[in-house]
Amino acid sequence: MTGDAADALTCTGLAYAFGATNAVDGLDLTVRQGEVFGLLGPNGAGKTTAIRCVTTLLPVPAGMVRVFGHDAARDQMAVRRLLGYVPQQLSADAALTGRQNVALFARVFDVPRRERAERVRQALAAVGLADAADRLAGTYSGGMVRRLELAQALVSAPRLLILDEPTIGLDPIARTGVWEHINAVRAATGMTVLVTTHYMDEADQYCDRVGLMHRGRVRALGTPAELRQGLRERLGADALPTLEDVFRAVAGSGLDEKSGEFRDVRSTRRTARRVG
Ligand SMILES: Nc1ncnc2c1ncn2[C@@H]1O[C@H](COP(=O)(O)OP(=O)(O)OP(=O)(O)O)[C@@H](O)[C@H]1O
Repeated sequence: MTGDAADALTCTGLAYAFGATNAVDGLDLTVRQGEVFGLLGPNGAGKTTAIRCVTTLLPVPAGMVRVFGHDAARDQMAVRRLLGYVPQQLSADAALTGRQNVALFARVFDVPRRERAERVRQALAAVGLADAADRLAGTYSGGMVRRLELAQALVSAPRLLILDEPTIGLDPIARTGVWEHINAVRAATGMTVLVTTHYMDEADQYCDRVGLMHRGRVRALGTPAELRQGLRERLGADALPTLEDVFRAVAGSGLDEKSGEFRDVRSTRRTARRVG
């Protein structure tokens, strides 16, 4: 094992292309142990592709990815054992109860048989689904489905939890609920959380540090306050820039209308469709 195992994740010069499209184009990124890190960017910035390389669902054709020091290209199984992953696509089965859904993940992730029932119970309780555990997931609201998926990822006690757009398509109250549970779990376990989002306001409120990703690369990195302050110093003391202003300043004219839409209407789809 090489690399800095003190960091949860290090990407160095990561690149991934779909044909002529350089989806990830020299990504440098470090996520420290125990932090909630937000990878921000508009549609098409390359967030999901980068996450898929980190989770070993895609290969690492160029550059380096290390998870707690393990090389994702060479030691896939070690990396997978350390990760919990909630993809954008629905992973809950509408025809099973919440408890059955989480139990399925406990089996797949080899949670010892004797511990399974208790670990499933704990995971459901951690996301506020104890009372709804024995209802069919098909009867859950969008926010409950998202929290169920969080429980599925938590049952294997990952050291790095990766969430791809965890609040997309949810109403503001459900979004707050998801974030509160993410933070409660982080506080209780000390696990590291990497989250992608294009809701800049959420990242500002809930992430310790953020990386602003545009056209395959992180263009600015820091705490939300540092990034806002940096732009404020450029604009003048009277300015009160938001994280979205910072992003626009960083992306500049490269942020065209097609790729610059932060709020993705089409994405309201998935939660409703998957378990509807
Ligand atoms: N399977 C694929 N085949 C071809 N091109 C792809 C594929 N997946 C992604 N791309 C392209 O790669 C680029 C990065 O896409 P990616 O999904 O990683 O971005 P993103 O930041 O996650 O955006 P979104 O929030 O819309 O998912 C985009 O130009 C996209 O069209």
